[in-house]
Amino acid sequence: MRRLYVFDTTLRDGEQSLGITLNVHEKLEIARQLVKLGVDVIEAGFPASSPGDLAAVRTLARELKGVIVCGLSRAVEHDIDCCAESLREAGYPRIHTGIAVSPVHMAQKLRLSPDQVVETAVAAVKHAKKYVGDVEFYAEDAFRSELPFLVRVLEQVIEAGATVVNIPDTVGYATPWEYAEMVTYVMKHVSNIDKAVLSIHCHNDLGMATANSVAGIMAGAGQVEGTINGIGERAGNTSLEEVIMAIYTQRNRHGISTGVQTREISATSRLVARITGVPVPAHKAIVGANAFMHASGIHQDGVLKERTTYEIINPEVVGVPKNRIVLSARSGRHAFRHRLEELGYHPEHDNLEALYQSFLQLADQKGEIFDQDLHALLGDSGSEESRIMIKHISVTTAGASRATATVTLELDGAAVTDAACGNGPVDAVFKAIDRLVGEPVALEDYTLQSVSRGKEALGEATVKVRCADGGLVVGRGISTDVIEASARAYAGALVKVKRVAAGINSPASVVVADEAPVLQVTS
Ligand SMILES: CC(=O)SCCNC(=O)CCNC(=O)[C@H](O)C(C)(C)COP(=O)(O)OP(=O)(O)OC[C@H]1O[C@@H](n2cnc3c(N)ncnc32)[C@H](O)[C@@H]1OP(=O)(O)O
Ligand SMILES: CC(C)C(=O)C(=O)O
Ligand SMILES: [Mg+2]
Repeated sequence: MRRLYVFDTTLRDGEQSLGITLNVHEKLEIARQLVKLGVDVIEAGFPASSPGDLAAVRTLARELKGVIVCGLSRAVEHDIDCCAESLREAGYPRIHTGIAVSPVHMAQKLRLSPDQVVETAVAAVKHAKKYVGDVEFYAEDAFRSELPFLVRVLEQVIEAGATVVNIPDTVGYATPWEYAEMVTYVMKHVSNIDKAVLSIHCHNDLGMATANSVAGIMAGAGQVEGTINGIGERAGNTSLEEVIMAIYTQRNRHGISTGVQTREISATSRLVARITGVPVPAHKAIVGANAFMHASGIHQDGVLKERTTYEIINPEVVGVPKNRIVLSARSGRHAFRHRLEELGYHPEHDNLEALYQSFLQLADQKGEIFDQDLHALLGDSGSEESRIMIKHISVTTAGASRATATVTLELDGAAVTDAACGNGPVDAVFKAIDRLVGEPVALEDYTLQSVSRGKEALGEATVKVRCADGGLVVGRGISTDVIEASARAYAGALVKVKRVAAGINSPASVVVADEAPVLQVTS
C-alpha cells in the first residue's frame, strides 16, 4: 500500500471562510479532535496575520503531540520569522511558505517578473530552513501557471531545501483529468522531485475539489490538503472526509492508505460545524444528516435485504451508529412492516394491508412518519366491519365562540349529513355527530395533545363520554388537523357506545374518507 499524507488546513484555509474567526480555545478543541482523527499535519494558522493568531499557533504547537504543526507565511522574511517564533515549542514544526506563480498573479498582484518570483521563492525557503528542517513550499495558483515555469520554480525550491512542494488549484479552475495531468507533468519533469513530497491543494469553485484531489492522488501525489466539511475561502476547500473515504472505499483497487481513524470522521465534522457555526448541508457526502438515510421504498427494501445494495460505506466506519430507514409516502410494505416489527407489532397479512393504506394516507398529509405516529396508527385502526367513516366536515365560525358544523358520516353503509351550532368549532362538530349517531351521552372530558414531532405533527384528541347506563367510554382520534382528530375521537366513542348497546364486541374505529376533502373551515 502507498501511504498518503493528510494535511488538514481547517484552522487556516478553513478559517478563511467568510464569517469565521476562531480563538485559541476553539482552535485547540478542533486540533485535539484532528489528532484523534489521525491527520498527519495540522496547519494551525497564519501567525503573521495577527497577534491572536500567532498566540494560537504557539499554543497548538506546544500542546499537540505526535503531529506536525504548521504555520503559513508569504515569501516574506517577517512572516517566516512569525511562523518560526510560533512553532518554537512544536515537536514536529513545519513552515509553509510560498508565492504565486501564475502570469496574472505575478504581473497584477505581486508586480514581479518571473525571475524575481523564483528569486523570492528560493530566498524564502532558505530563510525558513534556518529555523526548521521541514519546509513546505506552495506555488500559489499553480494550475494557471505555465508548466515549464512551474517546473523551474519547483526544482529550485527543492534545491533550496523544500521537503514538500504544493501545487494548488487556488481558484478551483481545474477539471479532474487536467489536474491529474499537471501532477503527472510535475512528477515527470521536475528532475529532483524524488527529494520532496508532492502535495495537492484544491478549491471548490466549480464543485470539483474532491474529484480533482482524488485525480491528483491517483496520478501520484503524496500529500492531500483540505478541510473538514470543506469549509474555506469562497466556495471552500477539498472536503478531507470525502477524499479520505474515497481512498478508503477504493483501497483494494488502488492500493493507497492513510493514517486516518475513519470512525472519528462524524465526531470531527460535528465539532467543526458547532464551533465554526457553519452547518453541514443534509445531503453532503459522508457527513450530511441524510448520508446514511434511505427514503424510498425500493431502496429501503434493498437495504433491508442486503445493506450493500444501496450503501457503499458502512456508516459505523465513519462513526455513525447505523443507517436509518425513513418512513414516508414513498416507503413500501417491506419497510413499513420492518419498522412495525422493530416496534414489537406483528400484524396479520390482511390487517397489515389496511394499516399500510392508513399509513399512506397519513404520510401524504404529514411527510415523514415517526414511531409515535405508528403507535398512534396501530391504536387507531380496527377491522373493516367495525368502522364508521367521516366523509366530510365543514365548519363556519362567527367570532371567537360561535360556530356551525356540517358533518357527513357513512354509518351502517349509508351517508348521512346533519348540522349543529356550538361554542366553537369542536363543540359544533360534536353536536352534529350527536345528532347523526343518536346515542344519549354526556361529554365528561376532552383533551388534545401533540403526539409526534415536526410542523405537521399529529394531534391526539381523547374524549370520555358517559353513557345512559352510567358507564364511561373513551374515544381517541389522531390527525394532523385538530378538528378532524376531535371528530374522530368523539365519533369513535359514540360508535363504541352504539356497538356495546347492540352487543357487538369487536373494537370500533373511525376512518376518514380519502376521496373527498374532509375538512373545510370558513370564518
Ligand atoms: C491563497 C491563500 O489562501 S493565501 C493566504 C491568505 N491568507 C491571508 O491573507 C492571511 C491574512 N492576511 C493578513 O493578515 C494580511 O493580508 C497580511 C498580514 C498577510 C499582509 O498584510 P499587509 O502587509 O497589510 O498587505 P495586504 O494584505 O494588504 O497585501 C498583500 C501584500 O503581500 C503581497 N503578497 C501576496 N502574497 C505574497 C506572497 N506569497 N509572497 C510575498 N508577497 C506576497 C502582495 O503583493 C501585497 O504586496 P504589496 O503591499 O507590495 O502590494
Ligand atoms: C496558500 C496556499 C496553500 C493556498 O491556500 C492556495 O493556493 O489555495
Ligand atoms: Mg487555499
